Amino acid sequence: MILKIGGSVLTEKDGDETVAGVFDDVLATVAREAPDDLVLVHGAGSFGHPHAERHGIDERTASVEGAYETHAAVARLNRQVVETLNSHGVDAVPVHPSSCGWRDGGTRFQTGAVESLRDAGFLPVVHGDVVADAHGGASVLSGDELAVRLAEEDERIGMCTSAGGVLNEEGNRLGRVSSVEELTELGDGTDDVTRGIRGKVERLLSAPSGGYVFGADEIDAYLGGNDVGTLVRR
Ligand SMILES: Nc1ncnc2c1ncn2[C@@H]1O[C@H](COP(=O)(O)OP(=O)(O)OP(=O)(O)O)[C@@H](O)[C@H]1O
Ligand SMILES: C=C(C)CCOP(=O)(O)O
Repeated sequence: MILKIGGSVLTEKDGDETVAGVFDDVLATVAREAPDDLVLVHGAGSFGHPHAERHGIDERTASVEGAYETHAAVARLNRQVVETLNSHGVDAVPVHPSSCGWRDGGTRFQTGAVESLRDAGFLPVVHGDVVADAHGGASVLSGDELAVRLAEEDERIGMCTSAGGVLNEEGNRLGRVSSVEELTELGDGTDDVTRGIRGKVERLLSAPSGGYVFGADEIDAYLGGNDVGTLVRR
């Protein structure tokens, strides 16, 4: 099972490398409810996006300048995530995509470390990161893309965000989204370098079985195998 917890949940996105007030509670829930086959992915929030934006690095634009600075910031968040999970009794281990992912026209990611850790009883904790580009420099690889790539056939994918789902123009949560065209003005924002909710929906639509978008208070239900939030599926 794949769970991606967004930076909008774990951090104050407007702050400067600040974890959110719910940080400990959310990770305590994950530690308590995690099934044996869980892979946890987290986003960058206020740890990665400000650095990436300042240096003009996104999913398509590669740059050497700022690559390490951006990676180091997300790695600081990852360390806090892993240490908090372990303080709640889980054997969590970090996996940094900068060391096992790259781009060469397409996105490549060696899944061996994640699979071996999971099989050995650890909880692998992967994150949105900066990866090398074979054409030069480094670009951003989002946690959303990683979550979809790491899922094996028919594996459940869940993405937890502060909005609690995909919302319509009135701010009400949609039960299902089957195409990007269904996104309203609200979801049209290019509010960060990985294109916010639009990027997330596009990623989930690329997964054969789709996935769920839901809120932090539904993590336990998702981990328990229930249908939660917005189902995003072609
Ligand atoms: N129509 C919409 N439905 C849901 N969320 C929306 C919509 N329009 C804008 N948003 C914003 O998009 C956010 C989700 O995208 P974003 O990429 O910022 O989240 P994230 O994955 O938690 O962050 P990160 O990229 O740091 O991991 C929501 O928290 C919400 O504020
Ligand atoms: C900005 C960086 C380094 C990673 C972005 O990953 P995301 O927060 O999952 O979109």
